[in-house]
Order: sequence, then structure tokens, then C-alpha cells
Amino acid sequence: MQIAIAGASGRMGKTLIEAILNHPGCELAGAFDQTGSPSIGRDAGDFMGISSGVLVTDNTDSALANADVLIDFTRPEGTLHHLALCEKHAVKAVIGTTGFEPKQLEALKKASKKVAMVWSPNMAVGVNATFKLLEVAAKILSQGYDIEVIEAHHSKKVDAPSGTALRMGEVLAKGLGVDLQDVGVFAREGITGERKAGTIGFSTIRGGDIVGDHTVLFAGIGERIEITHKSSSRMTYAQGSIRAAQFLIGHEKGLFDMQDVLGLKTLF
Ligand SMILES: NC(=O)C1=CN([C@@H]2O[C@H](COP(=O)(O)OP(=O)(O)OC[C@H]3O[C@@H](n4cnc5c(N)ncnc54)[C@H](OP(=O)(O)O)[C@@H]3O)[C@@H](O)[C@H]2O)C=CC1
Ligand SMILES: O=C(O)C1=N[C@H](C(=O)O)C[C@H](O)C1
Repeated sequence: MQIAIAGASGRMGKTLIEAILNHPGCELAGAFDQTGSPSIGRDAGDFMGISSGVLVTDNTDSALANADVLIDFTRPEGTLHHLALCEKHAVKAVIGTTGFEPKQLEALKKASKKVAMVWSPNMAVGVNATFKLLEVAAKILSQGYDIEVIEAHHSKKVDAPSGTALRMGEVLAKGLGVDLQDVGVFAREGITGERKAGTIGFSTIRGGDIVGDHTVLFAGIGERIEITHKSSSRMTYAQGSIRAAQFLIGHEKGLFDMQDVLGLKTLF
């Protein structure tokens, strides 16, 4: 499978290039970055000290010309632009970007009418297993437990709460039979008053090189339950992305997520 990488010099871009170059079933078809990036013109394997034979370019058309799938972990505006190019070049897309505004999400969904894509805020198998555990836990603990989502990431992350934390909130809300828009509490400061029963709170920590930690706390009277996932390597996201790319072969259009890729929607 021929895979192109957007945001080639980013944290995820580099991890994806490493994963592809080490995967027997994948070839690096192209790697691109924004005009002005110091990576332009360099070999995509430079950061690993190897020659991949693919130069990082800012010419997105040439980077996509021979690709079956684009893997894109960039920023929402970049991703939407790249999806238009995927349609033009008949390339499928695996999207890991987070931080989409509602209007941008609508545009992404519209693009999936023409482009086969997997979009997930977290490609790690363990996180997707955790989503399933949370669905069950929310149903069992729907009465008498206050639910809080706590996430921690590195100091360079630009969006908050993380896409994963928001998806956890959506899964929990679904388990409770409510809409996250109605029950989510995203900030607390000053005289907030007592906690309102049935809300789902979010707390964000940013610091150092934390790859990505998520905890959901169910706080009851006399007991607490915590479900935690901790990432210690970005390679789990990259491996999940390659699985998603393989899943897309055979799909011509439509929006899928990692629950589809891993067959978790029909599990129970
Ligand atoms: N779904 C998942 O499993 C995961 C998702 N993510 C998400 O992936 C995204 C990227 O994360 P990370 O790799 O840490 O970020 P980085 O900032 O390290 O990398 C982002 C890359 O995208 C490029 N870029 C930025 N803006 C644009 C744009 N408008 N158009 C095109 N390219 C652009 C950057 O170029 P430049 O350096 O020139 O700005 C850089 O190469 C985030 O949204 C993050 O939340 C991250 C990990 C896992
Ligand atoms: O920016 C990151 O690093 C991560 N972003 C994703 C998110 O917002 O959930 C996934 C992972 O937590 C790492």
C-alpha cells in the first residue's frame, strides 16, 4: 500500500514515517509539509538517519499523485484543504487531527461523501477499548456517581480538552442517555456553586513531554472508580493509523472511525 504523509516534520508525521518505513506492507508514496518548513527538500527519513528516497515537498499534488491513502495529523484547516486534494486525486484518508470547530466538522463529514476516510481523535487500540469500557461503566454508574474526565498532554499541544477527552465525554453521555452539549462543564473558576448532579466535568493538564493520559473518574459516596489509559509512545497512534489505512482498501467513500476498523461497534 502506498501511503502519503501530511505534516511530515510534525511529532506524528515523523512517527508515521518511521512506522511506514518499517512496515513490510507499506511504502512511503510522498511526504509534505507547509511552504517555509525547514524540512522541505530533505529526505523524509533524515530524522532517523536513513535515506527513504522520498523528499519532503510543499507540492501536495505531487506528494499525492501515487498514493492510495493519505495519513493526516496536522490542524483542522490543513486537513480540510488536504481532503479536497484527496478527492481530486482519488486518495483515501486517515485523519488523526483534533480541535475541529463544529462548522469544520460539517465540512469533514461533507468531504466523506466523496472520499473514504477514517477519522478518530485517537488511533490507539487501547484507547478504543477504553471507549467501550466507558460505555458500559456509564450505564452501570448512571445514578449516584459524579463523572469527571481528566486529561494530561505535552506543553506543545494546542487544543483543549483533547479530542480523546471529548470523545470520552460523548461516549459517557450516550451511556447516560443525554447529550454532551447539555451536560458538559468545561471550566470552573471562582464561586462556582455546588456541583450539579448529572454533569460531566473536564480538567486539562499541560506539561513537559506527556504523550497522552486520560482518566475518567466516577466519584460516588464512599467509593471512587477510575478508568485510566496512558500512552507512553506515539507509535501506538501510528500503528493504529496503518490499520485504518488497510481497512479503507475496499471502501470508496464514507466516514468511519477506529471502532469500525477494530470491529468494536458490533462487539456488544
Ligand atoms: N488521533 C490520534 O491518535 C492523535 C491525534 N493527534 C492530533 O494530531 C495533530 C498533530 O499533532 P502533532 O503531530 O503533535 O502536532 P505537530 O505540531 O508536531 O505537527 C503538526 C504538523 O502539521 C503541520 N501543519 C500545521 N498547520 C498546518 C496547516 N494549516 N496546513 C498544513 N499543515 C499544517 C505542521 O507544520 P509546521 O511545523 O510548519 O507548523 C506540522 O508539520 C493534533 O491535532 C493532535 O491532537 C496527535 C496524536 C494522536
Ligand atoms: O496532541 C496530542 O499529542 C494528542 N492528541 C490527541 C487528542 O487530542 O486526543 C490524541 C492523543 O491524546 C495525543
